[in-house]
Amino acid sequence: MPRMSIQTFTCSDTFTLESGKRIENLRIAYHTYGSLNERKDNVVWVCHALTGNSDVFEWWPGLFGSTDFFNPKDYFIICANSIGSPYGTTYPLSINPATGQPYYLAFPSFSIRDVAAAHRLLAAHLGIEKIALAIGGSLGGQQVLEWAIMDSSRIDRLVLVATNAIHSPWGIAFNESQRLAISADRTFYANKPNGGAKGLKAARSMALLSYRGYDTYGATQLETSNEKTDGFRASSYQNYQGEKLVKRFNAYSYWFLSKAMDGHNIGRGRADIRDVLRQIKAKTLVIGINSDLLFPITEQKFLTNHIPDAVYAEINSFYGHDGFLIETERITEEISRFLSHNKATQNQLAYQQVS
Ligand SMILES: CC(=O)SCCNC(=O)CCNC(=O)[C@H](O)C(C)(C)COP(=O)(O)OP(=O)(O)OC[C@H]1O[C@@H](n2cnc3c(N)ncnc32)[C@H](O)[C@@H]1OP(=O)(O)O
Ligand SMILES: N[C@@H](CCO)C(=O)O
Repeated sequence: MPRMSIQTFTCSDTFTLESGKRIENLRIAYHTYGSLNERKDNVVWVCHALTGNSDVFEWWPGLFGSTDFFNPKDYFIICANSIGSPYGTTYPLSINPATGQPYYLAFPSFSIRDVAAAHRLLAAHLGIEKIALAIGGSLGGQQVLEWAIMDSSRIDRLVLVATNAIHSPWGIAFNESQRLAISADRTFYANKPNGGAKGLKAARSMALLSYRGYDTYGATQLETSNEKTDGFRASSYQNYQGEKLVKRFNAYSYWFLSKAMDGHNIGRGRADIRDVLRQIKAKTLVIGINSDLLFPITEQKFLTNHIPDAVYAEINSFYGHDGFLIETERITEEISRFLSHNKATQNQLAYQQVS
C-alpha cells in the first residue's frame, strides 16, 4: 500500500481568515497513506497537536502505522499540517507576497476555525466527501471539533482525545507565560529565522511541566545519590527538551499557534457552548487522561455530556497530557471497542429494519 511522501496543495483563491485578514496562495502540506476504497467509506483524517506535523506515522506510532490499528491496508489516512506550523504549510517564515520578505511577526493571526477551514479546502481538493473518522488530540482535537461543527454532515465518527470546547484560563495562562519567555528574548524582534530561540527553549521547558506531572518526573528524573547540590537530572532534561524543540521549530510559529489555541472557543459568534455541542451529529468517542493537568478530564466529561451521541473513556496514565501521544495501546483498545460497538448497533438496526 502506498505511503506517500509529503505533498502540497496551493490554494488558488485568496484564503480569508476568521479575522477578515487574508493569505494569498495558502500552501497546505499533507501526507496520505493507503487509498480510498470503492465505497469511499474508509477515510481517517488526523489533526496534529502544537508541534506536530503531517507525518502521523512518525509522531503517533502504535496507533498509526503499517501494522497498527489505523493502517494503510484498511484505511485511507490523511493528515494535514496546520497553518502557521513550520512543516510545509504557509507559516511566519514564508514569503509575504505583499513585501517579498518573510512575514515573521506580520503573519496574520489565525484561529482554530481557520485551520479547520483549511482542512475542508484540502478535503475538497482531494475529492473527499465523507470522512469515516476524524481524530485529534489536544490542539488537534480542537480542530476536529471545530470541523465537526462547521461541516456536521461530512464526518461520521469523531475521536476527541485530551481536548476541550473552549481553551481554559489555566491553559491560556500557560501559553501566555511561554510567550512572555519568547518576548523576553529580544532577538525575537530581529525577524530572523532563529529569532527568539532562547525564549523558545524556555517556553518548551515551561510547556513540559504542563504536559507531564510530579509522578512522571519522579519516575524518570529522580537522583540516585544524596550528594548532589547542582547539576540535577531534571535540570538537564529541561534544557535538553528545550534545545530539542529549538532544532525543529521556530519561535514565530510557536507564538501564533499558541495564540490560536488560546482563542479556541466553539461558542464564539454562535451560541451557548452546550447548544453548539448539541449540533454535532457524529458518533463520538471522547478520551481523557486521568493525570492530564493541561486539559483535565472535567473538560472531556463536559464534551461527552453535551455531544448527543458521545461515549467517554478514561485512560489511567502517569504521563499526563502527553499520554495522548504515548498511551497508544490503551487508545487503540478504546477506539476498537468504540468502532465494534457502533458496528454492532448498525447490524442490530439493519436486522430490526428487515425483520
Ligand atoms: C516521535 C516524534 O517525536 S516526531 C517529532 C515531531 N514531534 C511531534 O510531532 C510532537 C509530538 N511528540 C512529542 O511531543 C514527544 O515526542 C513525545 C511526548 C511523544 C515523547 O517525548 P520525548 O521527548 O521523545 O520523550 P521523553 O520525555 O521520554 O524524553 C526522552 C528524551 O530526553 C532525553 N533525556 C531523558 N532524560 C534526560 C536528562 N536527564 N538529561 C538530558 N536528556 C534526557 C532522552 O535521552 C531522550 O532523548 P531523544 O529524544 O534524543 O532520544
Ligand atoms: N507534546 C505535544 C503537546 C501538545 O499537545 C506537542 O509538542 O505537540
